[in-house]
This record gives sequence, structure tokens and C-alpha cells, in this order.
Amino acid sequence: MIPGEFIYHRPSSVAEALAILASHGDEARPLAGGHSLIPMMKLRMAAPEHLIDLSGVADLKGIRDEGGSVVIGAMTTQHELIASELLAAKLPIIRETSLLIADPQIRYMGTLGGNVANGDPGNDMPALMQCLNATYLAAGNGGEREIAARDFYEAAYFTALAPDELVTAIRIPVPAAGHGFAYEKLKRKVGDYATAAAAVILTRDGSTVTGCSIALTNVGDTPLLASEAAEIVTGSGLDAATVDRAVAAAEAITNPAADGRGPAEYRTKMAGVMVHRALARAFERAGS
Ligand SMILES: Cc1cc2nc3c(=O)[nH]c(=O)nc-3n(C[C@H](O)[C@H](O)[C@H](O)COP(=O)(O)OP(=O)(O)OC[C@H]3O[C@@H](n4cnc5c(N)ncnc54)[C@H](O)[C@@H]3O)c2cc1C
Repeated sequence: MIPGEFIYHRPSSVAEALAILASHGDEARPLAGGHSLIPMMKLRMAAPEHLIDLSGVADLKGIRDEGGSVVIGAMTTQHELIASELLAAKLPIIRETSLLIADPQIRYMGTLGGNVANGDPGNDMPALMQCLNATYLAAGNGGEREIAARDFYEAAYFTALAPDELVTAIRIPVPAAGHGFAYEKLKRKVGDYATAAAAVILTRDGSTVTGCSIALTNVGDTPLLASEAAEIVTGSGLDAATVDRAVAAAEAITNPAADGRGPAEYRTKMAGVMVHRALARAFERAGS
């Protein structure tokens, strides 16, 4: 399958990229790693007349330590996330999640910005960013603004980003030292999107959970923040009855599609299983 014709642009700055976006409106699309957009173009489900390749914009690359938070440029690849010592030390769940995305070839090209901006409910990073309470930094012709990952996703492939805006970076608050974490993903085979997945960040004091955040991938039109489930486990000793209640609360917010990954009821149950496993692993990993 061959994409339709398009004009290729390769800006070297954010300002230049925004000017091209402004002059072509809906006919233009940013191109990051291309591993979501190019397949859509080959299927003719997307047919932009202008492709704005962001790979020459140096300002969109890199991972910065800002003390209480880490800022990751939108064009940072999944491979670079895996290789980062800073992330391994401060946000190890990002490495764990990245390693579960597709395969090495895709991770060499696929970017964090493209993964979160696409609005595909199957992508793993959006739920992780909601779990971590990340903020997306956006630049448009009207200026810059910040959008919480928890407010960004409106429906499948619909986000709060305006057509003339770019995600330039993602800011992630660093969880407390010694936090527990886990990203549990059920997939049919290596390289597949999640049947269901759950991200958990958790802190504990002795046997008591002192803080918890949970988010779900690919069991609704958007990533899902499981706030009630997280509240249920906070203050508990993660005993079996509490975990069962949290799992039920997480399952209750899902609304998965029935597809080749299974019927809706199965995917809802698997979301619960992923929450159960992620809670147990995060609790075990958390320093008390
Ligand atoms: C076989 C296969 C399996 C995959 N499996 C998984 C998986 O299991 N989990 C997963 O998370 N992903 C998976 N992916 C998707 C992969 O991770 C993509 O690379 C990623 O989702 C999109 O990133 P990209 O850099 O390739 O973006 P692109 O494909 O270049 O862009 C995606 C969309 O985002 C827009 N965009 C890109 N960058 C920006 C920006 N900075 N600002 C605003 N808009 C922007 C583009 O215009 C486009 O609409 C898979 C892909 C393939 C081909």
C-alpha cells in the first residue's frame, strides 16, 4: 500500500514548524517517528498534503533533570527512554513500560511525543503519563501552554491539542524516593498492543500504603485514571479484601471494544488482573 502524495517539510526550529502548520491548517500533520502516522497514510486513513518532519528540530530532543521533575523532549525515542540512566534512577516505570512497546525497530523510531499526541487508546504511554500526573508542554501560534495528561484525552484520536499546536515536551514530577512501581501488560504476542494494561505508582510506610496512583491502557476510548481504586488501597495494608474492592472499582470504569483481543467482558476482567498484579509488584518493590 502506498500513501497519497504529500509535500515534505523539514524545519529546524519549533518556530519554523509552527509557521508551516499555520500556513497549511488541517492539510498539514507533524511527523515524528512515523510508526503510527505512516501506516495510517498507507491505509489511506490519513492523507495529509503536507508532512512536517520534526526530526531536524534539536530543541525537541533530550531528557533534562529539573530537580523535582524530569522534562523529556517530544522527539525523544522510546529507545532513548530505555537507555536513560536518569530515568532508570528517578522514573524506572518509564523504562519498564517502554520495553513492552512493540519491538526494538519500532522503539528506535517511535517517540514519546508521537505516542502521547496520537490519542490512540492502544498506546501505552498515555495511561502511564496519567498515572505519573505528567504535564504536556504545547506550543502554538498563539503561544505556549501546559495541559495535564489527565485532561488531554477526549475520545479515541481526539485530544485537547489544537491543530496548529505541537507537543514540545513532557514534564513528569518525580515520585518519592523508594516508591514502588509496575506496568503490567497483557498482549497476545511480542509487538502487539495491550489486551489490557495497568500502571501503578505506590508509596508505603511499613505495611501501609501511603499513596497510590493507577491508570489503565486500551480498555476504553481513552486512557483511564482509576482514582477510586487508588483511593481504596491508600491507607490499607493491601489485604486481599481491599485489593478485590480496588480491582472491582478499576473494572467498573472500563468500556473496552470487542475485537481480535477478545470480547469486552474478557478485556475488562484482564484489566482487573493487570491491576491486581501491578499493585502486588509495586507494593513489593516499594521501600518502607
Ligand atoms: C507494529 C506496531 C506495534 C506497535 N505497538 C505499540 C504498543 O504496543 N504500544 C504503544 O504504545 N505503541 C505501539 N506502536 C506505536 C509506536 O509506539 C508509535 O511509534 C507511536 O505511538 C507514535 O510515535 P511516533 O513517533 O512514531 O509518531 P508518528 O507516527 O510520527 O505520529 C503519530 C501522531 O502524532 C502526531 N504527532 C507526532 N509528534 C507530535 C508532536 N510533537 N506534537 C503534536 N503531534 C505530534 C502526528 O501528526 C500523528 O498524528 C506500535 C506501532 C507499530 C507499527
